[in-house]
Amino acid sequence: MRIFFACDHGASELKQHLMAYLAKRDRVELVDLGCDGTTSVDYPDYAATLCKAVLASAGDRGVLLCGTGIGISIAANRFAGIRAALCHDAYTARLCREHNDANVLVLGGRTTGPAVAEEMLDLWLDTPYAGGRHQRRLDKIESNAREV
Ligand SMILES: O=C(CO)[C@H](O)[C@H](O)[C@H](O)COP(=O)(O)O
Repeated sequence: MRIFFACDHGASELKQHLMAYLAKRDRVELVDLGCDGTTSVDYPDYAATLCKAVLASAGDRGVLLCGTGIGISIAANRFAGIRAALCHDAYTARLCREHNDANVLVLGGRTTGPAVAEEMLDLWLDTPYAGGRHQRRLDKIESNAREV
């Protein structure tokens, strides 16, 4: 599986931390789509680049970060087929996989510390989607998105 990473200037330090943390994991290829450093950029640009990359190949996933995670998750969820989940703790990171099949994890560089972010990343990678009743709801989300 490829895991794409992208962020704005509010979270490049946390993005680098998490990419270094995941480097020891087997069977994942990490791809950094920027940005680097603290020069101000616009998070919708990074959301768009990452979402297009995730949608281009089945099974690939993405991690998006901005200061709060809010703006970049709003931007990502405008792309049909993207299920981006802004998570703050282990519970939401586990449930966004089990119930929502989230293919993009969103974190806030100014709201989330590195240890909690590592725990959430592991849960998001290791928790399978439960399917069943949840698939009916995901199908409705996709059909709503394609209607507008
Ligand atoms: O948190 C964010 C959006 O929800 C982004 O990180 C923005 O950068 C945030 O709005 C802060 O912007 P600023 O230009 O660094 O003040």
